[in-house]
Amino acid sequence: VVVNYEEFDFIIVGAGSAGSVVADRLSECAARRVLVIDAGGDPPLESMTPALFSYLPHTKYDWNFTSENDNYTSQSHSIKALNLTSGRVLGGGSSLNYLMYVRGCAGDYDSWARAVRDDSWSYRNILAYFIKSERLEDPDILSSPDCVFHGTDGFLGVTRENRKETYTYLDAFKEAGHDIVFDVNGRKSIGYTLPLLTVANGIRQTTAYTNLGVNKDRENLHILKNTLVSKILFDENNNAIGVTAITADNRKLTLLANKEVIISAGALNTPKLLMLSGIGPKEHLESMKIKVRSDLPVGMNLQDHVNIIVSIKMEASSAPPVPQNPNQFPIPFVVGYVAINKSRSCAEYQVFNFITPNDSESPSDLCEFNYGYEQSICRHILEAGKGRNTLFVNLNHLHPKSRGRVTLRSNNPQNSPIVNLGTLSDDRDLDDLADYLYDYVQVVNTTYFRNVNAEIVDLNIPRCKGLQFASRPYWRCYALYMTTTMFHYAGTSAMGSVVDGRLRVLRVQRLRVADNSVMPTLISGNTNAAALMIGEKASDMIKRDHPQTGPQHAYYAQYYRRID
Ligand SMILES: Cc1cc2nc3c(=O)[nH]c(=O)nc-3n(C[C@H](O)[C@H](O)[C@H](O)COP(=O)(O)OP(=O)(O)OC[C@H]3O[C@@H](n4cnc5c(N)ncnc54)[C@H](O)[C@@H]3O)c2cc1C
Repeated sequence: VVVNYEEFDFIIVGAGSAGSVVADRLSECAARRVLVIDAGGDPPLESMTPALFSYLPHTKYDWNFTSENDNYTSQSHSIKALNLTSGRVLGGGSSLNYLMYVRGCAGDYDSWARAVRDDSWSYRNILAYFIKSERLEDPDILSSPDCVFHGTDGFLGVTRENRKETYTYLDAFKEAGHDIVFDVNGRKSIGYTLPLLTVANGIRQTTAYTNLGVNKDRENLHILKNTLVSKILFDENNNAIGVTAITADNRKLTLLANKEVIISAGALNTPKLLMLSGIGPKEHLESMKIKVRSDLPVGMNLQDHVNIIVSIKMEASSAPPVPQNPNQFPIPFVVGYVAINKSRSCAEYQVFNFITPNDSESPSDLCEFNYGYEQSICRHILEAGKGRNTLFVNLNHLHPKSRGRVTLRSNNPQNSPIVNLGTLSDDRDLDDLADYLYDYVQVVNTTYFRNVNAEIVDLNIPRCKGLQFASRPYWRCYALYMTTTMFHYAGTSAMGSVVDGRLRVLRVQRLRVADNSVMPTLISGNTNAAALMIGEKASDMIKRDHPQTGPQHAYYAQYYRRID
């Protein structure tokens, strides 16, 4: 039980992907008193069961934020904006994400290192952190030369499903001119591949379990659930000394940190909390009547992988439905990482190819329930699967140039932030998407696709009528209408502009950010593994900066009692 004015060495705000790792690593030593606070509670059984991931959005485990309607992109969605699902639950994103395990490309991290002039972020130097958290259980990779890129002792079980339905597709992508890569987390990160998943023993590897649950008997690790942190507290010298929080039964708590406060609330909530605490753009904070403590571009530089869905009709089939194994990913799939510009070492687009059996409702669940596309669009996809297998395709622009912004709606911590994604605000992103879609669908000209009379599903988008179907101008029109999210928000408290290379917030002390908001730019893949790596690296830096864990100081408690 945590009591009002209780003191800890470290307070971590957010027990998500990164925050749980920080809480775990800092509490390894019994002399450090660690408190981690999350607005959510324990993940439900559906979260632990891999096949049920699509049922978690829009529940109490989701913050249920939405983006602003820009009257330009995503107009195919019923709310004319996007559902920005993110975990309000222990484990955060790792409790409800789509389970892909991918690290991105070495060049992604090398560019971070250049941005912050700190070589400790180069891939060569952060690889050890990916390896540290991983427990790879794939016998093929472990018996290959690529095993040197993987860990076997970490908390995060990683497996690969090797389903026979995928082979024909890998052959087709090879015929279309793509490399087939054995392990995209190994030597080469471009090509089509069988994905690795954060599933082990048939169970999702959420950090709620892998880092908090398994350590619940540590007496120095305190986990405060269902409690919203509303503000970071500072003393008169701009040292972060604790937080205020609101419990589920609406009690206000003041909790004190003798050494540091670490914010791991995710790329949408971290900027909100920093701004509520006076750290952010001066003009915006003043307009919200918040006293400015540090004028920094918090909330700016918001990035997300732009996702476009496509459906392709494949083999005619009237096979009866096969019962689903709840401990597996619901559909077999292959993933492509493609650079059209062959001189690039990092992929430009990523594409998930979900091999969907005839008459399956899975794509329509994702289409309507998760992404929020209009019913009419999802109906086309459902109809396409009547009597035919389909490929349900999710194509992501990995390095959009557009930037969005998170701002405060008000100075009330209970209010959601305003999220302007800025999707396609840089025109080059739309041109790129048209190129990527055009490039991807060339696979329909391969022998296998031709043999099964593969057909790209026409979604009958009124505004694209008159354009030659599947031409480049058609894909440009299609992409603009169909833009959705891959839920990979990042960059809103970026290294180099809001935090330094050691993740310390600029111009204040004892305050760090450790989550995906510190990414200066997005990586070439899904972002959970990178969040865990950031958590690992942050923990090491914090330990190094606080070599001694001395006696508790009553100073800050007294200080706050005096002014309360
Ligand atoms: C639907 C979906 C599918 C995805 N699929 C994949 C995938 O397949 N593979 C992959 O690699 N990545 C995927 N991602 C992305 C990945 O899960 C996230 O990038 C990652 O979890 C982000 O980690 P984080 O630590 O930055 O934030 P989070 O994991 O979001 O953690 C933030 C935590 O802080 C808590 N919090 C926020 N504000 C407060 C506050 N004021 N007080 C107290 N607590 C607070 C939240 O409740 C949450 O637990 C997906 C994400 C989503 C949403």
